[in-house]
Amino acid sequence: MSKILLDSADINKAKEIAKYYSIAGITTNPSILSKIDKPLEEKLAEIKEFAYDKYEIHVQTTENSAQKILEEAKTLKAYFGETFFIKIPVTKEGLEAIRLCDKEGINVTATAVLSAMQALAAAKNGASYVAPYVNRLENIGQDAEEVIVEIKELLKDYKTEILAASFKNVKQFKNILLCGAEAATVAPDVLETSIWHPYTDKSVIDFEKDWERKFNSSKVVDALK
Ligand SMILES: O=C(CO)[C@@H](O)[C@H](O)[C@H](O)[C@H](O)COP(=O)(O)O
Repeated sequence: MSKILLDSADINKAKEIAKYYSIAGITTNPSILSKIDKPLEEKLAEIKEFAYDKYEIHVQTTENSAQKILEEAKTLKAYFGETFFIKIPVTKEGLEAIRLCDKEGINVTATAVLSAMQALAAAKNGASYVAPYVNRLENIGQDAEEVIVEIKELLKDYKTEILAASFKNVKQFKNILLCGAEAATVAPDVLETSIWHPYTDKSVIDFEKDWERKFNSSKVVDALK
């Protein structure tokens, strides 16, 4: 079963989408949070109010050293609760932090993953998810689908799942899920586009026209009254 998350801090949009699409959570990163139009504490409270105990909440560390990442992760987990995941980039310090956080029972998403070997290192240290960056891989001429298949193979004996990230279009989104990623996080516009089809819209309009021509404004249940 594919888990789909929203890669966004736009909580109004998330609420709107969650009404019709079964999302598993939300992910943010420092670049996403740098674009918010309100104080950070308000945004964090908004995320918490929306997602607490209901959706996964993935927030990236803003620290660089393993000990500081662990302290930050503890504080964020105390705030966001059990569905919180600390996102930690796969660097040497990050890998050490992943191990420390896992030992403390803090869920980790190893992020900024650009190779299968990085994913393996994160899995060995206890990451719950690894987040390969699909579009960024393609931007530098790499085959993102191949990387996902490699990660899948290397991680087959680990509890770690693939949470693919960095999508710019629906083709990437669909193909990465077909390659076996257990989860994907996408921006609202990519998610919305993924369920849109012009011929569906045209079909609905045609049905309405045919009905109206024959039955005017009456509804199908009116025939049962
Ligand atoms: O890493 C995760 C989830 O773990 C995402 O939030 C991730 O940071 C973002 O998808 C990417 O940074 C966005 O990449 P891009 O669209 O800027 O290429």
